Amino acid sequence: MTTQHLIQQIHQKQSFLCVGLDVDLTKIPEHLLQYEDPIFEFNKRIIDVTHDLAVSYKPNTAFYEAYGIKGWKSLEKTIRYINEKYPDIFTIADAKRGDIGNTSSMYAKAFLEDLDFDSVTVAPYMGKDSVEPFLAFENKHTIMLALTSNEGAFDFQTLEVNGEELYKKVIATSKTWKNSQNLMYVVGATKAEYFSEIRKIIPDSFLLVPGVGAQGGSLSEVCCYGMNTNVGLLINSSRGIIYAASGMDFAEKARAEALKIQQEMQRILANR
Ligand SMILES: O=c1ccn([C@@H]2O[C@H](COP(=O)(O)O)[C@@H](O)[C@H]2O)c(=O)[nH]1
Repeated sequence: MTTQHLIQQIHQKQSFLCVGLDVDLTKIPEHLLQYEDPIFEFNKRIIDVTHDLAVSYKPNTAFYEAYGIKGWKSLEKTIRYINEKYPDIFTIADAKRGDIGNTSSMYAKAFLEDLDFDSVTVAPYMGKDSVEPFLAFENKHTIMLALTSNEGAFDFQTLEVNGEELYKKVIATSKTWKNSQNLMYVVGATKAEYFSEIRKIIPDSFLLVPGVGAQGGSLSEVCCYGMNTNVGLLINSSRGIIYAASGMDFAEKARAEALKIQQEMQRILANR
């Protein structure tokens, strides 16, 4: 999917919500466990009730890999379902990959070609040759960890290196890489006060913003400091939406949570 198409979807739906599909079998409603593939059944229902409120879905691959080959099949079925039934939705494989060049090429092929996600998250620690193989895919996007939502972000990412914070150096350097126009960046909602500085380096890029909902980040603060003329934000909430309830009404409750966020987004878009 092109960035233009994503922007058009945001305006059409008045939403820049990304629903995180982080499925944990110990948390999904009990009645779904009788199905052959409870993870897919759960995802299908969540997707069907939120697709008009969200522009993106983000399965975190850890939640599928944890269940071995069955989990991988659930991931495959989920992405095929979204691509076939809701082709206008921007899909993110939250896999946080990155390795020496030839290995990164295989990761990129797995997520962007075989599974056909629109984007994949990568960790930049191994540098240029570990990220560039992902950037080679046309109309696909590589979402690089910039400043993460967790407490551990302060261990390395904000350290000063030659008078500059490391995360800033990483973002600025990434702009010099081949096909850097295919980059987006992860910035945690819990770090709202950093968005203005980040926007000075990458004013036009899309930012994937996890950390609202269960992690306590503020949607309005993120928008205040991080929104650009094209909106430029995908705000993710996983547990806050998909585990809003655990009974027979789980899908209805998940929709209600997604609707609350979408309505706040609509207000923000109207007032900017
Ligand atoms: O900095 C980061 C990068 C990725 N994540 C991922 O996003 C979701 C957040 O889930 P919630 O349930 O809404 O907290 C999850 O998949 C994380 O692994 C992040 O939280 N922070």
